[in-house]
Order: sequence, then structure tokens, then C-alpha cells
Amino acid sequence: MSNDLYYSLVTIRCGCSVSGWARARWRRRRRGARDIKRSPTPTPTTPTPADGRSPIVPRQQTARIMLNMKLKERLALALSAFLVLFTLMLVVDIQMDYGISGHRVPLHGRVKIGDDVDKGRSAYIEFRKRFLQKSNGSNSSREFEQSAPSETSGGGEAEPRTPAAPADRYEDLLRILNAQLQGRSEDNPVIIPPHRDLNVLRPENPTIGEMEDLEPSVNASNLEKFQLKIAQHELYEDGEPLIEAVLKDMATLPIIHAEQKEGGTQLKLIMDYPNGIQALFKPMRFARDVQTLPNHFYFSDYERHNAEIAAFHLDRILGFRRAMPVVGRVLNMTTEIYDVTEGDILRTFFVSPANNFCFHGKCSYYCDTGHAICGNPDMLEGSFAAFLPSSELAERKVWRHPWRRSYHKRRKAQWELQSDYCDTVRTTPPYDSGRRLLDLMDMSIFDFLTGNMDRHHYETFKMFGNESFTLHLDQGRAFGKAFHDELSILAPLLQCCLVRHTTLTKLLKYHNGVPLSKVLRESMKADPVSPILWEPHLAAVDRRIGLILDAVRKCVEKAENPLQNEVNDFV
Ligand SMILES: Nc1ncnc2c1ncn2[C@@H]1O[C@H](COP(=O)(O)OP(=O)(O)OP(=O)(O)O)[C@@H](O)[C@H]1O
Ligand SMILES: [Mn+2]
Repeated sequence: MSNDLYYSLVTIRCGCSVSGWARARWRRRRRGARDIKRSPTPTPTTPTPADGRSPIVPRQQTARIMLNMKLKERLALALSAFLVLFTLMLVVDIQMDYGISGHRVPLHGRVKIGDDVDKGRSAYIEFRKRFLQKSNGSNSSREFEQSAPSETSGGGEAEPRTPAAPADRYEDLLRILNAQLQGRSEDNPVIIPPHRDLNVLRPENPTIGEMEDLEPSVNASNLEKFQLKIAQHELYEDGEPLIEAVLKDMATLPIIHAEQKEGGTQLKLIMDYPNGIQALFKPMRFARDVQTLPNHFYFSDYERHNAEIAAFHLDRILGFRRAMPVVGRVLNMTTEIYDVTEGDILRTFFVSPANNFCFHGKCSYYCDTGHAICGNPDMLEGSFAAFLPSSELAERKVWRHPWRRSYHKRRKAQWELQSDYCDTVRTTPPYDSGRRLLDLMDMSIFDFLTGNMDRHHYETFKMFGNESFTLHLDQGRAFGKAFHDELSILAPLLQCCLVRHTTLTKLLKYHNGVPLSKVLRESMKADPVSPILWEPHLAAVDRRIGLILDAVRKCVEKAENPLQNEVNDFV
């Protein structure tokens, strides 16, 4: 059969046409095959090398040499061959570890967005580079990046680790703090002493109840009492007994109504309890050890219910008291959500192939069948945040965070491009006086410890004016990466070189004494869905304190030595 005939048969049979290029190739192949068939079958002869010598001769010689070798010599030869191979394996292994094999992206390497466009202009990137370079031997890893057991899962509970005794006690910083307590070093431009801090001075500190001339009624709920006690400078007092009462109420009282909260990007429910108590519910989406997906930006990351719980405890431990109380609870989705809700959300409930009860609600991120929230089979864990006072009682003002990220996958924010960005902020009300800028420094420290990059806005209570604390709301995207410390969250502190004496004191206390992780772990033990945090996140908190202290030290050095600054300025 000629090639052409065969080709047309194939075309007819499969009903498809082959392109001219493919046809030519096919012909070549066929011809090649024919040629091979035509060529005479080679007789099996031993190939003779060009010099005419038989190859059997050297092989025989080698064998004879081997035989003549003593056992000791043979062993030595084998050992050296093994050593060479072992060294080779080691080199390959190290290359894989550091991701320098040329073809691989480092396992936890971060993609620098827009570097090509901003080369040399991006003040923040420049800062970070210099900051990293300036690290001294003992503490050289400023931007800590460590291999995780796995990017998405740690593979079970890790053992609690007690960090080794700190090598650096930051005596230099302790000396400044001590001096300030004795009335010296008061004009330190970096560390703001208590007598210059309105959060400590608090010339006035009225509560919402006092401002509105309201007293809780006899049968007022704990939450109502709590709300009326919210003050100008803090949500609640140190040791406030109502906290435990509010947490207990949210964790145990019957849920009589559930409703999806409008606004925000991810699903949240407003839960109603008897006596007018309300809580903001965020559902559990995945296990504690599931980390932010490597290709997820901060703005498309899932919210974590346990991050809300942990952040409340951390905020309280650090003495900020700017986050509403949050508690964990396991719900029966049928009786505590489905049966007590109405409207469109009902139509999003379904039973999954695994026979679990699921729903997805309606929102702009992850509210579809593919990202449903599923019970086991209908028990669902979530976080319950005590509800803020209604806007009728205490209206809030929403502020754009000056160090807000771009929320765009390629664009940069102003603070990333402008080297003197803090100078602009410092001279703009309400950051030019009072406590506000210091509050943002605290928030930056708080967010750096939890790894929260999602601080686009913040809120204050209108009635207290500008001299009031900034609320720590929405920590849903915190605690996503246990093995990565995101230095850019510290940008406000790094660019302004400003920190409260009181905040620094707390950080040093935990760094030099009982570790923060230990205190946090203990505090969270009381929660009904404890353990709240995966152990590597707790280890990260201790590690990050060290990085903050390093940053403050650099700022102090920079302020003390302005001449050296000229050369070594890192912003
Ligand atoms: N404890 C609370 N009580 C009442 N309202 C709250 C509470 N916490 C937050 N809110 C309000 O709900 C809004 C949305 O909450 P939150 O920011 O946690 O949701 P989100 O889905 O993460 O929003 P976004 O996607 O915009 O970050 C907040 O801006 C705040 O005004
Ligand atoms: Mn959010």
C-alpha cells in the first residue's frame, strides 16, 4: 500500500485531517521504517575498534589487576568511591534545602511584586534590605523564614516548646526605660515616656454610660453592663470581672436567632441570645495547623475563627485592652443556625457528599458551594465576639489606616514608595498630636505578633473625639503563617521610630521573663475550644518579640547617633 493511499485511508477512517506538516513527518517516518526493513540484517560480529585491538584485552587486564589487588586495597578503593558519592549527595541536598538548584523557587520564598518597576525607588523595600544587612552576628536573621513541616499542614499537634533563655536581654533598652522612670531620658525621641503618653496620663476617662448618662438597668445583661463601661482610653479595665461573665454568656446561653451580617467580605453571622445579647460569629473553616496558601494574598486569605480568639487574649495580655472579648463554641448547625434563621441564607444549606450539613451564605469571598462551611456532621465550631454597642448608643468613626496596603496584586501603597512617609503622617491631624500615632505603633506591634496584614481601616468611638483608643477589630486574617515573620507589618514603627514606654516595657518583660507564648497558652486554656493556636504560632510570637526589640534598638541607635546616620540611615 502506498503512503498516500494509506494516508487517505487513515483520514477517511478517523474522519479527521492531518496538517501538511504532520503529513510530511508521518511520511518521513514511514520511509525511515521501510529503509530499515530493506537494509540487510547485520551479522552479529564483535565491533572492532579503530586501532584494531580487541576490547576484551583491557577488560581482561582490569580484571587481572583487581584480582591481584589485596583485599585491603579493594576495601580502600570502595570506601573512597563511597565517600565521593556521599559528598555529592550532601551537596545536592543542601542545594535543595536553600532552593538554589537553579530551577526551583525556594520553598518559602516570597515573590517581590513590582520590584522591576520600582527598582531603587521603593523606600520600604530599600529599608528592609538595609535593615537586614545591618543585623549583627548574634541575631542575623531579621526576616525569619523557616521551613515548615508542610506548607499547609503541620501534621498533628506539635509538642509545646519552651524557648531557650534569651541571649540578648536588651540591657540598652532597659537602661532607657529605667532612666525614664527616674525622670531622665524624658525627651527620648523614640521611646515615649509615661508622662508624655495620654494613654497613661488620662486626664479624663469617661465611660459610654457616663457620656450618655445611662446606668445599666437591674436586669441588664453582662454585655450591656460591659458596653456602658467602655471608656475613652480602653474597652475595659485591667482585671474587669465582666469579661469572664460576657465570655461565659456567649459560650453557654441559648442562641435564639442567627442572621448573616451585611458588609465585610467573608461570611459572618450575628447571633442573638436572650436578654438582647448579641455576638459576631465567624465559622471555623479548617484545622488549626492549616496555613495561608502560598499563593494567597493577604486580601484573599480565608478568615480564621481561632485567630479572633487568640488575638483577643493577646491584646489583653499586652495590656492594650482594645479588642472585644471573643470565645469559641461548638454549635449544632441544625438547631442553632438553620432552625433560628430565615431569608436567603436558608437556600444555601445542603448536605455534602460526605453526609455533612453545610451552608455558604451570601458574601463576596468564598460564599459558594466550593467553599461551603460544613459541620461534622452538623456540629460546627466558631468564634463569638462580644457585640460592640449599637450605633444609637455609641457611633463609631471609621478611619483609613495610613499604612493601609494596596489591596491590589501589582500596585504598591504610598508608604512603600515614599521614604519620608512618616513625616507626612506625623504632620497630619489626628496623628500630629495626642495618642493616635502611638496607638498605630501599638497596632503595628500587635499585628506583627499575630501576622495580620489586613489592617485597612480602624475604628474609634465618635463620642470620645480624637483622644481615644483605636479599636482592635477584625483579626480574622491573623495567625496564617507560623514560619514567616512579615516585617512590612512593622512598617509604621520602622518608619516613624516611635514606641510607647509602656508597650516596650511589656515586650521586654516577656522577652526576659516568662515567655509571651506561655502566658498566652495559659490564658487560652480557659476557652471551650482550646487549644486555640497551633504550637508553631506560639513559638512565632516569642520570636517576633525579639524582632520588634531589634527594630526599637536600631531606632534608638539611629536617634543617638545622627552623624553615623548620614552614612547608615536605613530609611
Ligand atoms: N464585635 C463586633 N460587634 C459589632 N460589630 C463588629 C464587631 N466586630 C466587627 N464589627 C463590624 O463589622 C464589620 C466587619 O467585621 P470584620 O472586619 O471582622 O469582617 P470582615 O469580613 O473581615 O471585613 P473585611 O473583609 O472588610 O475585613 C467591621 O468593620 C465592624 O464595623
Ligand atoms: Mn477582615
